[in-house]
Amino acid sequence: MAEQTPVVTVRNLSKKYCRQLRTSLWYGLRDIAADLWPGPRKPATALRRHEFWSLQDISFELNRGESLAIIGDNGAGKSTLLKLLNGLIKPDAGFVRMRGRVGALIELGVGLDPVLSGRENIFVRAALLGVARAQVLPLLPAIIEFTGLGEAIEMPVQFYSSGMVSRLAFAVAAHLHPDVLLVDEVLAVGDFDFQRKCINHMMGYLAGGGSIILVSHVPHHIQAVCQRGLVLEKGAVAFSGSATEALDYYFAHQQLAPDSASSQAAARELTPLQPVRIEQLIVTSASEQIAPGADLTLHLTYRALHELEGCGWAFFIYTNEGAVCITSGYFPESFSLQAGAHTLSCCLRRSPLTAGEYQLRAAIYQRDTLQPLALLGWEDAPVPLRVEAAASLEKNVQAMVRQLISVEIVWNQQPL
Ligand SMILES: Nc1ncnc2c1ncn2[C@@H]1O[C@H](COP(=O)(O)OP(=O)(O)OP(=O)(O)O)[C@@H](O)[C@H]1O
Repeated sequence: MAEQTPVVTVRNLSKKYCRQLRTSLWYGLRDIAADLWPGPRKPATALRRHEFWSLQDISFELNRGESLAIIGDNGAGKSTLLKLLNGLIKPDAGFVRMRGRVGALIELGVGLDPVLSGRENIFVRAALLGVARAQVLPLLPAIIEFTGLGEAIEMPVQFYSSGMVSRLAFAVAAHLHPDVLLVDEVLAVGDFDFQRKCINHMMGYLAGGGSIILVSHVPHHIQAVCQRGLVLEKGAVAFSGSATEALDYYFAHQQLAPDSASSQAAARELTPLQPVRIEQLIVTSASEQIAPGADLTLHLTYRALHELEGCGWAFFIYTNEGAVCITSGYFPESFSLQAGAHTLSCCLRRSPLTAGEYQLRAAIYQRDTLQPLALLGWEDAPVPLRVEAAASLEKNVQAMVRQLISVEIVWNQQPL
């Protein structure tokens, strides 16, 4: 079988920046002069005073139909990488080769004319992607429909919120069918409904042979869209593997800054956009040590800003190696989350878990869309669960046999 030609090839890509504006302007002038009068000069890979590597020695390839997540802390170099891929900035070393048309959703406001309406700016954005007005005209109704902006499409974009700009930009890029789509945190400013629409669209686009490079801090967006993940640390590749492995690597290596307590507290404030959070998940059994075959009760405590109808919740039990052992969800029509703090519980009668170490994750979802409203164990550490070996071999064997039959689960909700 013939080998696929990658749509994106990145080799030893490096980009340096200067911390001081005046020095950087001076270096710029010297570089222009050196280009005009060639002679001995420092190699581009050497750092001058006040310079640092924003991105260093990055190599990867992406084939048609593949999707890659770029994961990393603030300042790790993710946006720099996307700008290099899109040709907005030039590398200091290495190269990027892109095949086909590139659709980029980065620096969304850039290139929009603030006094023109959303409708007129559709043509502006399409032009930035290299698509002529005549080609856009037949797609206009579908693009406007996808934005969901209604009458606001006739309003000047200077009055748009960041979410509205993101809707406009995504709708245009989505309908022009680029070969590679570069997406930088666009979904973070859209509401849940629009995020779901974008995720669905990206999944369809991948299935149709498109390729995506997605920068996101949202684990379930990454897991929904991306097959592969690249973790950047201080401009260098720290990990490359499947998207799930990359997320696990990233969260396992994330260091909380000493002053992060206040920012965590702020992040934990409930807002209309994030009206519920999972406070804790604990597992109990009749005895202190959890034995194979014991009845287990999972207690999930949540806090909600107001009553939330149309929800459900689910738990996931994995081995430490990441294999799913038990997962189940509770999504009855009548179920709703109550305002304030409450505990949901779920009893696993005669648990089929054999002796060993496990990890628990939980999620509260919107029932119809399965859009996660709150997660525990993805962005933060999963809850560890240890099942001790039973005293007798016979009980261990009984537990192993039970793994083959379905486990009985009883669900419940109580106020705290
Ligand atoms: N034009 C510039 N001049 C100087 N430094 C820059 C410039 N652009 C980016 N940097 C620096 O390069 C580093 C990487 O920035 P980049 O924006 O790529 O990070 P990021 O991973 O996208 O971060 P975030 O998650 O906050 O968006 C940072 O230290 C940033 O300050």
